[in-house]
Parts: sequence; C-alpha cells; structure tokens
Amino acid sequence: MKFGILGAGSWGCAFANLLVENGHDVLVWARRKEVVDEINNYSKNSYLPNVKLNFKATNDLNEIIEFSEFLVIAIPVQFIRDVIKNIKVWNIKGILNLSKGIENKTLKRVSEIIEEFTNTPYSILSGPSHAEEVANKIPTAVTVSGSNAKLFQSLISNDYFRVYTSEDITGVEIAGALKNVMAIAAGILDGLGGWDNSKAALMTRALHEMIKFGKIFGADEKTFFGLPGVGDLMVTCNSSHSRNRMFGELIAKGTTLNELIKNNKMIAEGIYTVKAVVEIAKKKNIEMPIANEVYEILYNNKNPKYSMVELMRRPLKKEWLI
Ligand SMILES: NC(=O)C1=CN([C@@H]2O[C@H](COP(=O)(O)OP(=O)(O)OC[C@H]3O[C@@H](n4cnc5c(N)ncnc54)[C@H](OP(=O)(O)O)[C@@H]3O)[C@@H](O)[C@H]2O)C=CC1
Ligand SMILES: O=C(CO)COP(=O)(O)O
Repeated sequence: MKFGILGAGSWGCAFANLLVENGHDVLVWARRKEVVDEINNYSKNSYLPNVKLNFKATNDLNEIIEFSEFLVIAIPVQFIRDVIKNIKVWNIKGILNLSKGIENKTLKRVSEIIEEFTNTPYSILSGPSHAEEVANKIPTAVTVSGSNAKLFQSLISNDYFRVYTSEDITGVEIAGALKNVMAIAAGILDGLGGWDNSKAALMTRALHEMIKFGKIFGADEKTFFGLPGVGDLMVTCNSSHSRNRMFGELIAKGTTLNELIKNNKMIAEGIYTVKAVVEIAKKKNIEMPIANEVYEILYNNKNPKYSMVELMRRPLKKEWLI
C-alpha cells in the first residue's frame, strides 16, 4: 500500500521505517527543506539519531496527497490544522492519526479537527510506543481504533510491532492526550529526587483523573485499563525516552518553560494539552487536580515541590482510589 506521512519528527520517521519494513511504499512530508534534504541525501534525521531512514521525503503537500492511498498524521497536535488546511483535495482512502493531544485554541481532539476538513475515514493508533524503541525493533504493542482498524492492524502489525483493535476512538484519543500531562507531573517527582512512592500514588490517581475526563466525552472506562491508557501512562511516566517526563524533571530542577521550549526541538505535547484540559474541566465543572497543578507550575510559576507535596497530602476522595 502507499502511505504518505505528514510529519518528519521522531515518530513520523520511526513509523515510516516500520511501514517500509512491512513492504509498503512510503513518502514523508517534512515542514522544512533542510529536513527533506537530510533525509533524501543522507538517509538520516536529527530527531532519530543513529537510525538509517529507508524512505524519501518531500515538503510538497500536493505530492504527498497524489502519492498516498492512506495518510498518516504525525504532526504535533497544535500544528496539525495549519498544515492540513492547505490540502485541497482529499482523494485518499483513509487517515491514520499518530498524534496525541488536544488543540488549545478549539479544545478539539484530532478526529474533530480532521472532521472540519474532510469526511475521509479516520483511525487513531496509540499506546506505549517510544519512537526510539520502535526504530530499534524493540517489541511494542499498540491499539488502533476507527473505520479502518482491522485493515491497519493487518497492514502495520509485524513480529516486533503488535497492533490490537478497539471500538473506542474517543477513549484512545483522550488517553493518549492526557497521559502526556500526567507524565509531566511524574517527571517533576523524578526531578525532586526520585520520589518513587509518591510517583506510584500519583500514577494511580492520574489514571482515575484520565478516566473521569474521558467519561465526560463518552469514552469507555475499559480503554484506560489497556494499552492506550495505563500502558502508555506507565511508559511515559517512567521512560528516559519521554519528552513530557523529561520536561517535568527539568522544571523541578529549575529550568523555565520558555527555556525548555527554546532549547528543545522535540515537542512535549503535555505542555500544550494541559491548557486545554484545564479549560475543559472548568467548563464541565470537574476536578482535575493533577492537571491543575501541572498548569499552575508551568504557567503561573507555582513551586513544583510545594505543589506536588500539597497535592499528595490532599485527602483522597474515594473516587480517586482504585
Ligand atoms: N516521539 C515519540 O516517541 C512518539 C510521539 N508520538 C506523537 O507523535 C506526534 C509527533 O511528534 P514527534 O514525532 O514526537 O515530533 P518530535 O517532537 O520528534 O519533533 C517535532 C516535530 O514537530 C514539528 N514542528 C515543530 N514546530 C512546528 C510547526 N510550527 N508546524 C509544523 N510542525 C512543527 C517539527 O518539524 P521541524 O523539524 O520542521 O521543526 C518536527 O517534525 C506527537 O503528537 C507525539 O505525541 C506518539 C508516540 C510516540
Ligand atoms: O507517546 C509516547 C510514548 O508512547 C511518547 O511520549 P513523549 O512524547 O513523552 O516522549
């Protein structure tokens, strides 16, 4: 099959390699010409160092659309709209979204952004899948949900990348978006000196907070106890590969948010998604204690240590305990 991939970051490139490995034709869209040249001339990309890239790239959106039977989205969520608004004709069979987040300016999930531009069948793939490990063929398992779930399962699964299917698009999207916010909080605890007991309690509460948020939108609670939920929450809160966890750790150690954004080309989606989560929670009148603390620390300079200690000391409401 012919897959066009929008986004030449770490996940777009790792996923492109996987599709090539599975025998598919792949063309990747990169925003910047220098990234296109680096991929086409040297088969490499700074987002995925030490990995040979086995595909070609372009920064011509029309070329990608003309090439593709299926379009994969691997652009950080806040930037998706500005790219896809330039697609004039959506003559493709299906969309597979890999991105995890909620758009700040509209409070929309990726499926809702896409719906504004096309009625092309939409699916999402999400779960514990750090690009660096997938690129090195480390066994990984993810979930795909949407119109073409079974088809994508057959096209993408291989001996190191297992794809399972779900009916719950909303739950998969929300789980993937919110785990990034929770991982920033987990990273803060790492930065405070590796507070493992606190981190375990935080992750337990984080899962409940994600479920509560997902239920507002009709998500299936079961989804959060699977790969898109607790699976991705665990890997993102604990892995050295996680940008969201790393941002939390560095914030706890005194780096400012502006410094993190300026000094890192990679994107920690949670720093943007947390704004949408806090705004939605306010509108829906639901408590999101962890997301609120992450927001206060990132955007109102609340002291990370004080904030986390106070949060962990707050009397647990019954609903937060599993
Ligand atoms: N990396 C991973 O392990 C995984 C990532 N994901 C998700 O995949 C999605 C893509 O992220 P990922 O591959 O990690 O990206 P990276 O963080 O690796 O790289 C950042 C990407 O964002 C692009 N970018 C930055 N600013 C803009 C902009 N203003 N407009 C358009 N593009 C921009 C960069 O392009 P440029 O080089 O031109 O600046 C680059 O391609 C995210 O939603 C992420 O949560 C999901 C699973 C695993
Ligand atoms: O989604 C991911 C792993 O499943 C990547 O997490 P980070 O964006 O925190 O690196």
